[in-house]
Amino acid sequence: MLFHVRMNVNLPASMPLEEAATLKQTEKDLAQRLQREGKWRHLWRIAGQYANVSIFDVDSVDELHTLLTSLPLFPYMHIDVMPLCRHPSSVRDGDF
Ligand SMILES: O=C(O)C[C@H]1C=CC(=O)O1
Repeated sequence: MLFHVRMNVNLPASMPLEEAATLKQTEKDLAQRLQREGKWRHLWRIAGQYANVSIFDVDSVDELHTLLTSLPLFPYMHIDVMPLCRHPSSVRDGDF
């Protein structure tokens, strides 16, 4: 199942820089592991924003929820999820 996910990150200004740096590194390590595993298929920065657009390929809504809520930055993100299905006019075979 494919999901379009938008994540807007909003770290509190009061967060110590070192704590923020550790959180970002832990997030990066997990994000890269999930990409290598094929779960996090696309990760794009939205230009000019501390936000991303991602495509997740997971087995269920529950798996997506578990994955998103396990992200170290989850407490500081606003997340919007859109489930995707195949467009009848698409020329792709579903593997993108
Ligand atoms: O930077 C972000 O967009 C938030 C988050 C998503 C991947 C990652 O490494 O951090």
